[in-house]
Amino acid sequence: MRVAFASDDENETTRAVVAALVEDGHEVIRPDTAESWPDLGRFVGQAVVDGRADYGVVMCWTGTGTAIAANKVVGVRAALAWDPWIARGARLWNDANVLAMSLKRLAPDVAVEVLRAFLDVAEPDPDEAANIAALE
Ligand SMILES: O=C(CO)[C@H](O)[C@H](O)COP(=O)(O)O
Repeated sequence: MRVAFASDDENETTRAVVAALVEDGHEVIRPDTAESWPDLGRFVGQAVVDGRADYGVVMCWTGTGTAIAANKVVGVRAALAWDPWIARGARLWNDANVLAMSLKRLAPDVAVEVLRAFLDVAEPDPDEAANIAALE
């Protein structure tokens, strides 16, 4: 899949997430320049809404700022997740199209588990279709 990725800082956790995306065969779409977390969140959200990416992943210290910024793009459903169950639920019950994670609070192996749990859900639960449509 094509996954847009942006983070406003780099550490072992962000490097592990990008490495897992590449290892799993995804095309990683990244901004050309380092920007502020609001711009990075919008970049990823816009890439998803424009159809240049299938999903987005945003990271910042907390994950919250980039999630808020991505969610400002109409059509984005960004979810902040910190464990695989939350990430899977975000796809399954909310059809989230952008995953947000904290680069400060998630260990590299946990962030990769969260990422894979998110991307592993191909389709949302059809029982949630009306609720998801009501978000627009
Ligand atoms: O978590 C964040 C936003 O939610 C940022 O990563 C954190 O606030 C640091 O940002 P800056 O480097 O612009 O001070």
